[in-house]
Amino acid sequence: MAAGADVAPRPITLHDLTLGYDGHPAVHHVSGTIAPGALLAVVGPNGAGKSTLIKALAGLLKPLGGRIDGLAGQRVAYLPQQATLERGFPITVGEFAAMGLWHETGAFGGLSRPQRERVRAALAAVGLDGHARQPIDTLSGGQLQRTLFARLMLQDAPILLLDEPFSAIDQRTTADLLHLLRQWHAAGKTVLAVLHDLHQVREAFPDTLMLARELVGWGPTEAVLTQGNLQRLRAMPEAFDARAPVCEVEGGGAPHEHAHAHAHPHVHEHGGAVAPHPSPRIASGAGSLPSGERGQRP
Ligand SMILES: Nc1ncnc2c1ncn2[C@@H]1O[C@H](COP(=O)(O)OP(=O)(O)OP(=O)(O)O)[C@@H](O)[C@H]1O
Repeated sequence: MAAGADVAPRPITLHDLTLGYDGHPAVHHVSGTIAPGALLAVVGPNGAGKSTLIKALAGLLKPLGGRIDGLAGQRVAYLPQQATLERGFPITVGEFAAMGLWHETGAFGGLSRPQRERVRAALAAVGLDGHARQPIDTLSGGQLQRTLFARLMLQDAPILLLDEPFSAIDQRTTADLLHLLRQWHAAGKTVLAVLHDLHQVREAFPDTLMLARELVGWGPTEAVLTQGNLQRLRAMPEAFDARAPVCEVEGGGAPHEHAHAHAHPHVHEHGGAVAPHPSPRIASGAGSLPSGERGQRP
């Protein structure tokens, strides 16, 4: 992580937290503590409320009920889903990454020589050495995600929240960025990431929070990603959207585990090749969760 005020994270406690939109709850009665320095995966089917929870932790959504303790006075860096980003503005990779220093410079402040060096080092750390002057609208999805990670790194916050950081990103970029997440965790930061690839979760995340509009499990990953919990989710896809598609069961298990299957068109890059995601399905292997089509948003 870049040099800077590296403040240790403190615990964050959720007390009977209910979250939602326009008074309608989307996530019910979640309680528990995010330990300082946790590396926590947030998993669950589509529409389970994962993004909603992350947004509340980022301070972007006020609870409908209950409360979050421990956030006040802690800086949080939040990486939204890439799909929500506006990449049309004329800005270079270096300028975009440097936005991560706004907490030091203000939005209109120039960069000192040491700050310019930190931007350069952050770009090198994400594998974008030599790309500082490239306009962001010319970047591939993987390069854009690397730029976003550089910005996140420069924010140098003790708490990092990432919403689907590896969806539609090639395997090489995923491996590199996952390595960075582990480094941030090793440096003592609290890291939460919404993930769909349960294989990735088992490999890299010591703790998992499983959400299905309510808490299904929260604790050590091997104690949460159990057959029983996964079966529980499969048994209740209708909980997420009354219009959820009928799901067929695939025989033989899933070679590549995914925490949900999308009912809508979805791309996954593997080794650079972009392939459309198969149609709605529930694989029978222990690594898949039910599909629930995302409800329409007003
Ligand atoms: N801005 C919004 N306004 C109204 N409802 C919303 C909004 N954002 C999400 N919702 C609803 O809240 C519920 C939870 O959505 P959320 O995006 O948190 O789920 P998720 O688990 O992140 O899903 P996915 O895996 O598909 O991203 C869904 O029913 C969704 O339609």
